[in-house]
Amino acid sequence: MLLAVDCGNTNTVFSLWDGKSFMGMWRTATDWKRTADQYFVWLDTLMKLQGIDAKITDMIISSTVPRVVFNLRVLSDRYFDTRPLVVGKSDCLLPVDVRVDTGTTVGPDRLVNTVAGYDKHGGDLIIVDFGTATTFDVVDLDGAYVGGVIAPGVNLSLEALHQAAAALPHVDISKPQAVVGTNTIACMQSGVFWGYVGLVREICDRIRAERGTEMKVISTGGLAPLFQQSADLFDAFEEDLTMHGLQIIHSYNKDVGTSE
Ligand SMILES: Nc1ncnc2c1ncn2[C@@H]1O[C@H](COP(=O)(O)OP(=O)(O)O)[C@@H](O)[C@H]1O
Ligand SMILES: CC(C)(COP(=O)(O)O)[C@@H](O)C(=O)NCCC(=O)O
Ligand SMILES: [K+]
Repeated sequence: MLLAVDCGNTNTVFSLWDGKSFMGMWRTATDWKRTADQYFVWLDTLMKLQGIDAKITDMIISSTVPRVVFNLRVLSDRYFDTRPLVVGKSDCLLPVDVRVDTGTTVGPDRLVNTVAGYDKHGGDLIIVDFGTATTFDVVDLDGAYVGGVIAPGVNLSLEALHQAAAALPHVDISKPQAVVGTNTIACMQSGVFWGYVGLVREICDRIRAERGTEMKVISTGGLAPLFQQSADLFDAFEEDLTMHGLQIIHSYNKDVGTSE
């Protein structure tokens, strides 16, 4: 079985692939100090609670937080006796091209989203990931990652208002009833929610115009459901896009390995 790990700046998600489907998804706050032993005890408990008798033989990791990878590698080595594939490292091959400026790196989550999006929807895609940051990944007709956009995340924007202005409270995002807020919280939610709707629409329109072609827009990430219900921004919502991409990349590397 494959253990797939998607580590974002806020949450780290683990999932188990049995060769046919994912058998559960477990989420923990990202913390680079968490040790391999802590991961294992936590994961083992959750899997047992679900009655899963896991025989983990393989592991793949995508991490936007480089520091976290060390302890995840120890987990893989110590408890599963396997060397993990780490997306973004040179020994982890991708089934798609990456066409960006030479010498630059791309967030591994964006590469994984690209692979998964292309597999599910074909080329000419914009993938919008509402994570800690809100990223737009542009996928070419042949599935290549050709760049994108990075905007501040939804919660980050609300948090920035709270941090910088003495009279603005901590607020959780939700879709406001009206655009004109009649209290501070409603005003802040309106600014961020409707501001984001505008941001997504404008950026997608400009990407289409710049590329001169129609493009399907796919949403994913922790806060995507909030925007999915609200506007005609997206052609599809994919809850588990990153996990799907990790599984494809793992299987691609296995196939290449055995054909050599
Ligand atoms: N179900 C949810 N409801 C509300 N907020 C959520 C939910 N899931 C995630 N979030 C928030 O959405 C943001 C992005 O989440 P996530 O996609 O897990 O981020 P990342 O991949 O960057 O770690 C975080 O600020 C997180 O607190
Ligand atoms: C843009 C990101 C911070 C998004 O990460 P996330 O919100 O999923 O934690 C991450 O993809 C990253 O660190 N990227 C490196 C720069 C780049 O992709 O060009
Ligand atoms: K992410």
